[in-house]
Amino acid sequence: MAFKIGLLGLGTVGTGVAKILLDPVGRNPLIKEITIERVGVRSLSKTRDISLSPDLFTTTLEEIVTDPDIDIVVELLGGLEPSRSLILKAIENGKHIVTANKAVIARYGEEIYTAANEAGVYVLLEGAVGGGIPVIKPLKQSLGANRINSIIGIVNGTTNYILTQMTQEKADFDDVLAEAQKLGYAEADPTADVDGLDAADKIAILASLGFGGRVKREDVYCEGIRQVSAVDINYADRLGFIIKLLAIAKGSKGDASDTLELRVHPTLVPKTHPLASINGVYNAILVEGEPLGQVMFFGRGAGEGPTASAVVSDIMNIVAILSSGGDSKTLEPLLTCTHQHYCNLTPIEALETRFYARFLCRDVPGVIGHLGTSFGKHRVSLESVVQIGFQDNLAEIVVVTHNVKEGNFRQALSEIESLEAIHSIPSILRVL
Ligand SMILES: NC(=O)C1=CN([C@@H]2O[C@H](COP(=O)(O)OP(=O)(O)OC[C@H]3O[C@@H](n4cnc5c(N)ncnc54)[C@H](OP(=O)(O)O)[C@@H]3O)[C@@H](O)[C@H]2O)C=CC1
Ligand SMILES: N[C@@H](CC=O)C(=O)O
Ligand code: NA
Repeated sequence: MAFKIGLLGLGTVGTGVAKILLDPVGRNPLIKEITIERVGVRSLSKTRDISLSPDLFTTTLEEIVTDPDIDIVVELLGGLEPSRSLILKAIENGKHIVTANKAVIARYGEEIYTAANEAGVYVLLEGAVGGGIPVIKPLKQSLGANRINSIIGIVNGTTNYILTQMTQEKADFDDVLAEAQKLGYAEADPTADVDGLDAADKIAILASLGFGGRVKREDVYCEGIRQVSAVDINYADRLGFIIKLLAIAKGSKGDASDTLELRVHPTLVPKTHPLASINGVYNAILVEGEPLGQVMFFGRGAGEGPTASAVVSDIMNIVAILSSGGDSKTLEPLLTCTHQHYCNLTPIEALETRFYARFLCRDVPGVIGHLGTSFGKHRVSLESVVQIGFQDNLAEIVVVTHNVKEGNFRQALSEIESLEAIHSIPSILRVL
């Protein structure tokens, strides 16, 4: 029996999906049962990297989501609209949904899952986080017995690629970003990658799965990588760290009944940490749960083939259920989302972490003493203080703190900023 899909979008990921479906030999036999019924795109005249009958194409995407012949709508457009409306319309028309759109799910998950549960259809999204890495399904199913303590991930391929090239090849930020765009890793608007928004969407989704509650996307604390400079990468290296954009979800008591830390920011990761060696477009998600302990998911986090691998596996999942007669509107609980409450998030000022800060100081006697006094006054204890270089006649002092409350650290910094000996504080980064 053939199952018909309507493909919304034939860009990087859509093309990858179509390539797998048109080349089923040697793959799971279910793939032969999936046919592409319609393809929705913006331009009918664009040259494409795949040969599909022109009859399949339309620019009226509404036709696809209401087509009675279509079983599964695969949304690979990106962006919030028209993706959200089309997903909802498809659900209203009884279609199952497969999407890789983390932006839509992180913001409209409640609306979409409520509609899907009422309509008795699945909304699967393995491609949305970690590209080809299986992480959504493991969190929903294989790790279900665990009380999750933390999820820490490198979940944006573009920024990991940029940071890796800046670290290993001393490459220029803009050049590497252009390369990541050419390779199909970056979002249509790469601001979402560079400013950490894409990683924030992804950690909101992972946290919701791991900690069993909804997350308000706008509450996820988020800093991108624009402020990471070659100077900091170099200092981090000398101090035994690699700078990575981390997405962090931590339960303060290991369950959602208490507050949850949820944040994305560039982080100095000790070179010995498992996430320190994840380079290029690779992503990794380190989950710690009780009783399992640590488990790390690793693989290609973006790009045509890896993401299509995850999307097609979701399509197959639905096809497998439908072909075994499971179309009775009773959804498999481990494949759906039925969260009702929202997790409480810890405000960033209450966060406890280590910090790295770089100060440019006028070379007057006693600067380090002044820094120490101000930090001490605000109960910030220092792990190391180094003065290595000079920049334009200003001494460069780098400080790494012990674990401190972010609020205390910020208070100390605002006092330090007003010291006459301090010219500026070009960088402040958190340390894992
Ligand atoms: N690229 C990646 O590595 C990954 C992407 N994702 C997610 O997958 C989704 C797709 O990404 P990607 O394939 O890179 O995106 P692309 O920009 O490469 O492709 C988008 C596709 O959607 C079509 N499209 C976009 N807007 C409209 C519209 N308003 N009406 C009709 N067609 C439209 C475009 O048509 P046309 O071809 O005519 O321009 C194009 O075919 C996004 O949600 C992204 O976040 C997830 C993981 C990895
Ligand atoms: N732009 C994203 C694509 C995958 O989600 C990334 O770079 O990771
Ligand atoms: Na994935």
